Amino acid sequence: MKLIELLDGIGFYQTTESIQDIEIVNVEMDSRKVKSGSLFVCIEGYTVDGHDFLKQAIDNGAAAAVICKDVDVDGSIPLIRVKDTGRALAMLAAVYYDYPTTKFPLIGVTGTNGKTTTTYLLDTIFEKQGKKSGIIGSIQVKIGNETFPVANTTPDALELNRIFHQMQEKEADQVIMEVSSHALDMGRVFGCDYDIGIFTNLSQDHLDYHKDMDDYLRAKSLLFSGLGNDYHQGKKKYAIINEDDESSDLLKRSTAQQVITYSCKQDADVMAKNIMLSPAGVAFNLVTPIGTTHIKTHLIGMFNVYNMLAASSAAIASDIDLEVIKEALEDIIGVDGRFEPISEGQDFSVIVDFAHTPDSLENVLQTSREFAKRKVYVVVGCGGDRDRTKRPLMADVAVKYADHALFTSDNPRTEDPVQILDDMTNHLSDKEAAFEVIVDRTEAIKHAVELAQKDDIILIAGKGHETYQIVGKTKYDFDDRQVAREAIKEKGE
Ligand SMILES: CC(=O)N[C@H]1[C@@H](OP(=O)(O)OP(=O)(O)OC[C@H]2O[C@@H](n3ccc(=O)[nH]c3=O)[C@H](O)[C@@H]2O)O[C@H](CO)[C@@H](O)[C@@H]1O[C@H](C)C(=O)N[C@@H](C)C(=O)N[C@H](CCC(=O)O)C(=O)O
Ligand SMILES: Nc1ncnc2c1ncn2[C@@H]1O[C@H](COP(=O)(O)OP(=O)(O)OP(=O)(O)O)[C@@H](O)[C@H]1O
Ligand SMILES: N[C@H](CCC[C@H](N)C(=O)O)C(=O)O
Ligand SMILES: [Mg+2]
Repeated sequence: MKLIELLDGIGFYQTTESIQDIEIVNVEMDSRKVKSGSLFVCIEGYTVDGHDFLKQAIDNGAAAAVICKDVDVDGSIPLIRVKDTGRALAMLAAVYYDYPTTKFPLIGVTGTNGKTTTTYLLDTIFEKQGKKSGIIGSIQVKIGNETFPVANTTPDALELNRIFHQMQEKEADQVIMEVSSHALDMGRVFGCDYDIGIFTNLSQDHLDYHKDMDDYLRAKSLLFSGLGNDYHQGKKKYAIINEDDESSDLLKRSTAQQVITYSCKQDADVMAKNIMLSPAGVAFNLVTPIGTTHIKTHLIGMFNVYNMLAASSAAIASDIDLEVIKEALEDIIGVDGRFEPISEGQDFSVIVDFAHTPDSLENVLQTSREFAKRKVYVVVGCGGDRDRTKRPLMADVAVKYADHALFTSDNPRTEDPVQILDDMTNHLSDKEAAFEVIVDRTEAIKHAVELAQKDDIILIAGKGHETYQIVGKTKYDFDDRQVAREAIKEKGE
């Protein structure tokens, strides 16, 4: 491909050399992957700066490079200067793969909690309709029944466009993806042509990255302000917004497209009425512009009613009948690692869940509390190299709702696990809170299982589907579900 054609996607750029005849074989953001004829894009990262690897990229054969600041290398290849290499990369990747997101309906889900769950609910609804979805998110990349591992909830622009291209080749009928606030802010999804944007909710998380909650919300709003206007091509675009969330007003105002609201509490386009919560699942009347139907599901908790409303709204906007939506939602047993029961025939309940924010922990603990016949135990920690300010808040929620909290490690990464636990619990020490600190997660889970008696509930929160524990920079095998099963079996022996 000609460099000049690729650069067409960027719009405004500066270069001092003639680039008319340069051929590009691929686009790379990592100097180590550059080969003869690559276009190298220098990205300022959090650990290192891609501009510092320009020399290596040139040595490896780069035909040209995209930069956003002065570099000190001899000008042996053309340098293309842009304002923001992150966003330029996203456009270059889109052009390289021939604008994949214009070739299938694209649904983006953003919000603090419920993104993964909503994408899987939608996947099931589309499957019932006989359609094959591509899914991109925290658990994996999935195309029909094929799955691939991922490093980020929303991959970098290069990887993302490669995945889109693969989904197109494998004939996915639509793509449903989680859009993290990091991705929106860093421009990983810049240029993606979303047909539907879904907002689940906003509560505290990621304040290590975002300056404050307003900045976090501003990042989320980019999904809705970025919904392009393709009416001339007969394409309809929708912003699907949780009316019951405090941020809904701002998000509704940030889009020029049609808004569909959903709510459990007030008038909205899509509503849940007569909600019945039980340990076997929630039931409600789904009230929509295309009719009303009763839905009796296996999913637990009020928060899942919201996820089902979000998914149903997007399904209706995608012209799916209510009957299909009902059948799909009633079929779903659960989502991997989300309120997942672990049963080895014991007389107490063990639930593994991915709650890793104060709000999600409160939701699942409140739900466990409502159904508990006896005591509720929680095993929980906070991730290292992540928002430190959520640590005491999560501990507060744990001791408020559980009879006994066991604070432990959850991916300490490069931080000292003991320091993370201190951050969680220092303020609790003087209060009369029932908690223990057990740094080793296996030991903490085992201890909870030993303590539990008939009809108690143990909630193991924070890691859900994860099959690892990251200590330092090493990823060790670790699965809460497996550890819990072994502990239950040991107790029974
Ligand atoms: C803070 C952050 O988001 N970091 C992301 C970022 O890493 P980084 O900034 O450390 O990159 P870097 O290693 O400094 O490299 C900078 C540039 O130099 C290049 N380089 C580097 C070395 C070299 O020898 N040559 C070279 O060219 C790199 O290829 C890169 O282009 O770019 C990487 C590649 O795209 C990401 O994987 C990485 O995500 C890390 C792993 C991460 O943990 N991110 C979290 C915070 C995140 O993004 N989370 C959200 C979801 C949150 C949620 O759902 O709640 C997500 O979407 O995953
Ligand atoms: N709508 C919701 N509101 C609040 N909490 C929720 C909601 N849905 C799920 N949860 C809780 O949040 C946890 C994470 O849910 P899910 O994985 O669907 O969210 P996510 O937004 O994809 O998270 P992440 O930011 O890690 O990708 C669940 O295990 C559950 O405890
Ligand atoms: N997407 C979230 C997942 C957090 C999961 C939790 N187990 C942790 O490691 O903090 C993040 O990267 O912040
Ligand atoms: Mg997720």
